[in-house]
Amino acid sequence: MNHLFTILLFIVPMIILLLTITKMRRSSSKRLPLPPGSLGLPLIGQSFSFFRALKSNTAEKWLDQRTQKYGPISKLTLFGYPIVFISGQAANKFVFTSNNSGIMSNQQNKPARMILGERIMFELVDHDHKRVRDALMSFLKPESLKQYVGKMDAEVKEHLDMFWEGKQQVKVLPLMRTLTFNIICSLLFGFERGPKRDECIDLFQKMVAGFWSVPVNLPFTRYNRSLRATARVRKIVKNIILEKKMQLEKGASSHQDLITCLLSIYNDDNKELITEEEIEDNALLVMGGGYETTSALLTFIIRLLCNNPVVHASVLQEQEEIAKNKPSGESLTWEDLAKMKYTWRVAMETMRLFPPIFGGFRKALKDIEYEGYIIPKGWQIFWVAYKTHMDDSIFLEPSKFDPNRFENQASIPPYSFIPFGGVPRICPGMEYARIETLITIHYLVNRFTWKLIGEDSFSRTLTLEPSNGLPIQITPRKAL
Ligand code: HEM
Repeated sequence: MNHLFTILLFIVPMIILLLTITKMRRSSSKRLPLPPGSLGLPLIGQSFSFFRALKSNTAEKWLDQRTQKYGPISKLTLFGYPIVFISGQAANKFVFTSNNSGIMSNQQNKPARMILGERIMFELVDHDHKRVRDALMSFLKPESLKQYVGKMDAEVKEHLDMFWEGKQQVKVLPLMRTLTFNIICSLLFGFERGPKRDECIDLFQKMVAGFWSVPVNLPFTRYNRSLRATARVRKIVKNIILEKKMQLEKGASSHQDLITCLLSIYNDDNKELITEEEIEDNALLVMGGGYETTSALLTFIIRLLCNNPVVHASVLQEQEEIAKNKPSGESLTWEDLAKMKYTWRVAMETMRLFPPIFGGFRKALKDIEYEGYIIPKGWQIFWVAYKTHMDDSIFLEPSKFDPNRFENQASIPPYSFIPFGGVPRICPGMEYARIETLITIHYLVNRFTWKLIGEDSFSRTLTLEPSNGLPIQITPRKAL
């Protein structure tokens, strides 16, 4: 009895103390204000004005004006959601690492979710996210991608023979989109050239156009067109999965492409690690993720090489040296790619100045306290890449195109160079994008010289779009 009395004497006051502290914490977070700024009209808010800024390539200026007016954290409404805009190195770290602590999710807007499905990696959290990501990485990790360098090399050479050779003028962006789409089809889906693949590119472009559309499903809306195209793309992907499954059952290798690789991964209980529905949704995500981003990067490298003859000369020197030491017609190898250090610095500097993805959104899963403000549960958090990319305390003379600043990458503080996002959701296609970019630039600079013709402006939609697709005049150098 005495014993019980002693326990109660200690435990009851402890419980009361803990409850009081929790209540104080809750009420103090309730007292925290919302970030400054106006939410504008319900649902619409500042969407039109921001969209106009993206289209006219003044989104950075638009956001800088907000920061000058309200400070480094402010609230607004974009695309139907209340949003908190935060930026800077600490904000990037907060956004990227919060995914792991269960306070933010990567949930996409309604159109993207309806098009890509509920089982894409963006939507998944914790264990499920890791499971699907690990499965995808088993194909996208460098040790695995190594064996596909020859296949990518063949696609690039075939593309240049078909669409560049014998031409005097080309439009870069549409061609780079065709190239990146064909490489995705071949490497990731084992979907070889032919009329079925050509039909797919048109459907796919309609599907992607719906990602940032207004979700009004009426005939002739962009969203409706996208949903209809998605249904047909899904049918094609389903058939590919079925075909690959049958091939595997007949003993085919599991190293043919991403789909066969995903179908062949089993967990410790000998069950498939990732379901067929998950493969289907994530195949669409990878198609979307790997298409506009890499084609925008390649287009902007071509544009910047035009405007910077000294950098172009250094890239050419590096690539000529590699070509010189190879028998004519032989494919590039993994070892050749390792020698393309300067060319990759050019790509990184291009992404610093022109990140293919402007930024992204996270969703608050609970009320979040940040820098003295409250970000309410359900609101979106908006991060952007340009803010640290153009910070002169991190990158000296930030407007200058200077690939050499990436010579010593260790000097760049973490969470400040973020074209691929940040850990743990950092882009899993990084290495794939690196290989594709290096191979393409190798053949382009060795086979052609080019100069810009027409207007040199661009706008932003989902990624970057030079006006009129970036028309250039090309002259052949020599056949490799
Ligand atoms: C220059 C090319 C590319 C750029 C700039 C880029 C950029 C990005 C960015 C900014 C994110 C969001 C990261 C975050 O929210 O923290 C992302 C995610 C993702 N990217 Fe890429 N990407 C590129 C190429 C690719 C390629 C080639 C693929 C596939 C082969 C790919 C597949 C994905 C996937 C699946 C995700 C979702 C990751 C997750 O939620 O865990 N990307 N990418």
